[in-house]
Amino acid sequence: MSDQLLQIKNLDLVLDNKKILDDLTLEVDSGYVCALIGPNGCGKSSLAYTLMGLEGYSPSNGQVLFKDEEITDWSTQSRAQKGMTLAWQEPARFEGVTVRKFLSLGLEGQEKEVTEEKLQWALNEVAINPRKYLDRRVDETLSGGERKRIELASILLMEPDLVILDEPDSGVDVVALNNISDVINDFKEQGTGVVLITHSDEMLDLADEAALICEGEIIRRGEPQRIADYFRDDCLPCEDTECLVEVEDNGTK
Ligand SMILES: Nc1ncnc2c1ncn2[C@@H]1O[C@H](COP(=O)(O)OP(=O)(O)OP(=O)(O)O)[C@@H](O)[C@H]1O
Repeated sequence: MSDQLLQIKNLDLVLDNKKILDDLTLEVDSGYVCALIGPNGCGKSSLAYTLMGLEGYSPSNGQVLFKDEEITDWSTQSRAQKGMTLAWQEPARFEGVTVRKFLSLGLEGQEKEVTEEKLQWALNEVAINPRKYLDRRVDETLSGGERKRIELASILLMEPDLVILDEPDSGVDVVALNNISDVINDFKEQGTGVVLITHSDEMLDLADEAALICEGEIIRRGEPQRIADYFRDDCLPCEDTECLVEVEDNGTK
């Protein structure tokens, strides 16, 4: 038995004959926030999709263990039932259902009671006024930022064991950004493990650890601001593969 909630072991992913994830190993504990940072196209979202078992994202090598069970070949639905959730960079629209129904849908099959009080609490956490929004429809009349925040409220209510947040701060305003920080702290308090994909320093401050990904490989892990400084000062502008070679030569990988 391991006390790690999520264990990713030597994961390789190939898409269109291109190696997207390369021998990637990472662990995430309950109530722990692990930030994934790195340049555009380095493989962060692909890792999220692979962890969730989305179609087309089957690793060619390696293992994913969740709550001590190997789930590498499991369907997305089975992973979700076991307590793993992904909040998308571009959240899905459940066209037509009310926000109230949308929030309750995420709890179907769970024993948790959906009280009016809880629905209101979750919306308030993401700075959405329940009085104005609970009976609105989830459709194109909601802005991208509103949809994103409502989706986060829905995940908060689910109390998953692990949540993967793919750029939760993108497209939201400054006020909502503070609320998203609060939501991440709520997840921590619930004991939810968080994989946080981000480009933002504010979000990074909430993380217990950061992993820097380059070309599908984790090249550094450690204290978030230290890893962010390394990324900013030593990686950018990227000198292509030379930096990787240097890191490996120094034995500091
Ligand atoms: N289905 C696919 N087929 C082929 N290549 C893909 C596919 N999906 C993603 N890629 C490529 O995989 C690489 C990693 O993409 P990914 O979206 O995971 O990067 P990212 O780190 O999340 O980037 P960003 O910071 O821009 O969101 C990119 O080079 C992308 O073009």
